Amino acid sequence: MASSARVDLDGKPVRAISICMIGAGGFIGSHLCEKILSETQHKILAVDVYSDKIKHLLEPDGHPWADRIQFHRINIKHDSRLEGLIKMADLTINLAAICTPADYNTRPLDTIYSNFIDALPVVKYCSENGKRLIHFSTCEVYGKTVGSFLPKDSPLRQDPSYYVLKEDASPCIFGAIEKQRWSYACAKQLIERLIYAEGAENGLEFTIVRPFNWIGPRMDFIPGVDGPSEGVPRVLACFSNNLLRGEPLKLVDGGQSQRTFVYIKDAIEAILLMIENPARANGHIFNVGNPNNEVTVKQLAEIMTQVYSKVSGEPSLEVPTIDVSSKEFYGEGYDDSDKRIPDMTIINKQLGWNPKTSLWDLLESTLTYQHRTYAEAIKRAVARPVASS
Ligand SMILES: NC(=O)c1ccc[n+]([C@@H]2O[C@H](COP(=O)([O-])OP(=O)(O)OC[C@H]3O[C@@H](n4cnc5c(N)ncnc54)[C@H](O)[C@@H]3O)[C@@H](O)[C@H]2O)c1
Ligand SMILES: O=c1ccn([C@@H]2O[C@H](COP(=O)(O)OP(=O)(O)O[C@H]3OC[C@@H](O)[C@H](O)[C@H]3O)[C@@H](O)[C@H]2O)c(=O)[nH]1
Repeated sequence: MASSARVDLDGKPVRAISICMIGAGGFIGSHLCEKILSETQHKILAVDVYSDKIKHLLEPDGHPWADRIQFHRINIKHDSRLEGLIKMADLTINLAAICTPADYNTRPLDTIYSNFIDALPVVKYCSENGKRLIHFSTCEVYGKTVGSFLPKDSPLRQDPSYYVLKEDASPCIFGAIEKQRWSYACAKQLIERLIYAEGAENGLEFTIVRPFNWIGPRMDFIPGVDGPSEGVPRVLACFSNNLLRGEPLKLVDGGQSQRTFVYIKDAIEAILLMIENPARANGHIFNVGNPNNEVTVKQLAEIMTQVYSKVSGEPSLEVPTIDVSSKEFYGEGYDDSDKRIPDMTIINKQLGWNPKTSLWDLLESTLTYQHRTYAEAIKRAVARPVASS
């Protein structure tokens, strides 16, 4: 229930504000809108080119929050209405981006434009109009770990100072320019530097968020059902698609890269704390992830296979995974982050936030959702006779 008497971390009442949320129709945006509408009195000016993932929130009647969300179908690349919306709001949250690795090396120009050039006017309008900005960056700005350059058998690889990623200390380590995978990370790094500089030189009130593999319902799309058949979403949706279709999960270059996964609902709690505690969040860059949920991609595939069998009641394949080269899967110019463990000192100190959900539990609720949402549609698609040519 929406509470009218919310207090911040210092016990002061939280005033209801108006938020311009750009990219509100995406995976993170949809969860953030749900949380804000159901638990606070804040208003949302939701900006996106798509609204499918928030259409349940936009129905005119039947919701107590119907007058607190307005959807604006705007492409921020070229729409003069953007500045007006930012001026009307107290806070802007920018989530809009191309953010699927399959695009970074195959559409590097679109990736760089989306993550840097298209974000520039948002920063400028916030700075010029004295508006607060929460900007979504990425854990990919850290690139590869220092430890990955040590010999494979070096004992220093076990030393956390060689791999734990700290906002105010770790370097950003990317591959060569021909490894176009890094187009995204590099564009995100430059927009972070620009926002930081606007803060330092012009007094912009900003918070930068570096998400570490947030996953949950509504992430990306299932190819051939609610996205293009040939599309390659992020790993949760790729593996979900394989499981739903009863195909082996594809391990890129053997699935040896490591990731830490955090449940979307835990991560959204951190963003609400940032929204409602500006004095503690302004001027900071925050890692938002779950250092306790680290696995290799191969282990992720194994756990997802077990969990899916439990929630669907279907037996697992005898050979649940197959190896595929990155060149075959993503094409020329792919490269990878080896390991991503977020240091949690700053977010703990400023906002007292900690993730709660284990990897098994978050996969159980997410794969239950995937099965409920897609299993029938996939069965129908598979049963459909192929059109004769
Ligand atoms: N999900 C994660 O784990 C993760 C990790 C690191 C960083 N991020 C960052 O968080 C943000 C949101 O990610 P997400 O997972 O929700 O992705 P998403 O693709 O689901 O959401 C992005 C939304 O932005 C919209 N958008 C893109 N370009 C636009 C434009 N020109 N005009 C209007 N709308 C536009 C898209 O339509 C989409 O709805 C991105 O900036 C991403 O880089 C996410
Ligand atoms: O089917 C698949 C898909 C992916 N993978 C691997 O799984 C790992 C994770 O892949 P994801 O698609 O989730 O994307 P990554 O973790 O590499 O990057 C993501 O990180 C943070 C955000 O900024 C972006 O959402 C995205 O860039 C990679 O090592 C990838 O090669 C597979 O082995 N098989």
